[in-house]
Amino acid sequence: MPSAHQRPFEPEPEEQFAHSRFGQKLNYTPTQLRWSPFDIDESLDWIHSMRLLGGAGDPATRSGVGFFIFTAGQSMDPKTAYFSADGDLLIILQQGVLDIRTELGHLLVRPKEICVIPRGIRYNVTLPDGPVRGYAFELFQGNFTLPDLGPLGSFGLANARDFQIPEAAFDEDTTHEYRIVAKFNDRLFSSVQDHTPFDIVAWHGSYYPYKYDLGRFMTIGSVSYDHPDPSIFTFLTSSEQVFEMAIFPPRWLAMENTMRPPWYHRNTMAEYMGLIEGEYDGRTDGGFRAGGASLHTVMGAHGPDSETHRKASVAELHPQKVGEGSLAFVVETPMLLGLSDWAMKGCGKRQENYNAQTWLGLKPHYEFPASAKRKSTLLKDVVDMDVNGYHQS
Ligand SMILES: O=C(O)Cc1cc(O)ccc1O
Ligand SMILES: [Fe+2]
Repeated sequence: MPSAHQRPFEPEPEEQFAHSRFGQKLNYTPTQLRWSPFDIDESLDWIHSMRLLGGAGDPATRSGVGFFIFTAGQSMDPKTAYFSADGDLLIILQQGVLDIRTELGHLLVRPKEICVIPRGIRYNVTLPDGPVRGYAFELFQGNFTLPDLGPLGSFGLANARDFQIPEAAFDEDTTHEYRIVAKFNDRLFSSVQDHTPFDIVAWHGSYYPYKYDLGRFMTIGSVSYDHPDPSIFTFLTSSEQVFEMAIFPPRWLAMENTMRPPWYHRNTMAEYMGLIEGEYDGRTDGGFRAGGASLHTVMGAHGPDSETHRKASVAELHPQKVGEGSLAFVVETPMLLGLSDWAMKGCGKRQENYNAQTWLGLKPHYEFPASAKRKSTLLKDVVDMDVNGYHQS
């Protein structure tokens, strides 16, 4: 049956999704922020568990992106299907398993897999393995795409061949009554129809949901010296430069004369990080935990916590595998992210002392020799280059 065979949509009671409303007044701060793992609410299903953490833009004008956290404990009613007209949804699963039945077929999303549901595709989510938690990003503008590989050539990073798409699957009994819930301009609506939406017997084209196992990522790195920008780890980007995501999988670091953790930096992009499992090698103070998050906003200064920096400064440099048993990601957007009241307060997970605990322990690292006059470069500890361009300390 065509989807058009349905009754008019009616607004859902507002209180059911007020927490996920993008239209609420958002909060802006240049301060570095971090959240402890978000609590799982076992009473909620997929639709109602989406909490808005923050975002930029507006679905009505198709600009920007919404950042969400989901923590659900209930399968959706089997006679309900959900879709969002607001954007494409990228789901980064952190805990549990999602059995997603889409109009175009089934996707079973397991730990360390991610999934994208395009705008408008109807789906139902069941939880075969208990409660789930994760990060979701709704792109109001453009679509998620693979990055151009530039000098890498024809393959590397996330390879197109490793993305999986569903096969058509359909209900044989088509006469059930179904409730269709729509997210439309930041509000929920529902409609009733007397036939299943899962009645597609075959499909073709290029507009489909897909999933990807992050374990298949081919990680690239420096094999000489220096710490490259993590854009070399880009997993997905977006067609209109609103969103980019990189992952930090287990990898070898073998660069010479190079401190291993990230440099201290400020970024023209906001950096939002999440942790799927283990410990992120760039922040080992114990406060960045699986199921939590951090935000270093546009021009927000950050880098390793003081203890990670201290240890790395005296560590012997030899080829070293980092991130074993760990998977972190960073999402970058050039937009100024506004944060929901839930993110700032309601979730109860914001670490109020993040900044102090992480960086106020840093000490000046170089001593200015009394003999060195201000006019000259530091004579001690200076990094110089010889004629062949190799770094020497
Ligand atoms: O801030 C972060 O931890 C992410 C990050 C990692 C890295 O190796 C270099 C830059 C960067 O922003
Ligand atoms: Fe960073």
